[in-house]
Amino acid sequence: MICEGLVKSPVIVALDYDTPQKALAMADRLDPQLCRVKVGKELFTSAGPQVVEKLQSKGFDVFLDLKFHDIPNTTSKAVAAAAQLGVWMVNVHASGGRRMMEACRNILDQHGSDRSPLLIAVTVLTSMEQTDLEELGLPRSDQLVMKLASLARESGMDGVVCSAQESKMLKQALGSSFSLVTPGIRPAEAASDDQRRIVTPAQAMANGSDYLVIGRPITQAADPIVALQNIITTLQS
Ligand SMILES: O=c1ccn([C@@H]2O[C@H](COP(=O)(O)O)[C@@H](O)[C@H]2O)c(=O)[nH]1
Repeated sequence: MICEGLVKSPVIVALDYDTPQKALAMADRLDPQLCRVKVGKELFTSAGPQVVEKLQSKGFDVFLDLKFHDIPNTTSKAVAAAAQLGVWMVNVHASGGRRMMEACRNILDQHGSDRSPLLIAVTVLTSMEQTDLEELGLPRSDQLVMKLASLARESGMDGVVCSAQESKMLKQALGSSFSLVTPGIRPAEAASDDQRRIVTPAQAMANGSDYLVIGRPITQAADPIVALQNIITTLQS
């Protein structure tokens, strides 16, 4: 357990592991009062909903990061299934469009309770840079992120996934209650790996991010708990 006595940090630790045993072993070293956890495609595909339930039974808020992207009927039913699982946050791709996002909002509102998950839309993956977007015939990342985030807000999303490079722009344009969930977080000395639009933890918070999604800089560190503790410390100064 780390940093006793502190309020929960904005850090969401990405449990990108190939077995539930590895993910749960890491979770046992983390304090659910201080961080949340994220279950993504690798872990969910290998371990299924049971790993989400086990993490929840250990007291963790779980962000189910499956980035649903399909026709409105299919996507909204997947979101409803995630809500049934009791996750804290779930996401879809904003590029699925207004009708898809509205269907997701509606299904949560129809069957909703106080425990409805936060419904978040992915704008432009943090691994993408200008050349990737050009190759797809898409506009500059800041323009595309702004367009997708505005559409997401109009469609009833609670917030977006974006790079913290875009947080200041989005907070100013879309308001403080629209949540900004930012992966691509890298402490100054860390490798960028496959991420491209990266920001340090402290700068991300200064830019207006609400949540920092951090995987490898913590999970692949020599001592993951010290790495997390160091990140939280930089957020307090
Ligand atoms: O645009 C996005 C959306 C999601 N992710 C996810 O966040 C983590 C980041 O892990 P790192 O090891 O810190 O790079 C990972 O699970 C991605 O699937 C993202 O990186 N960018």
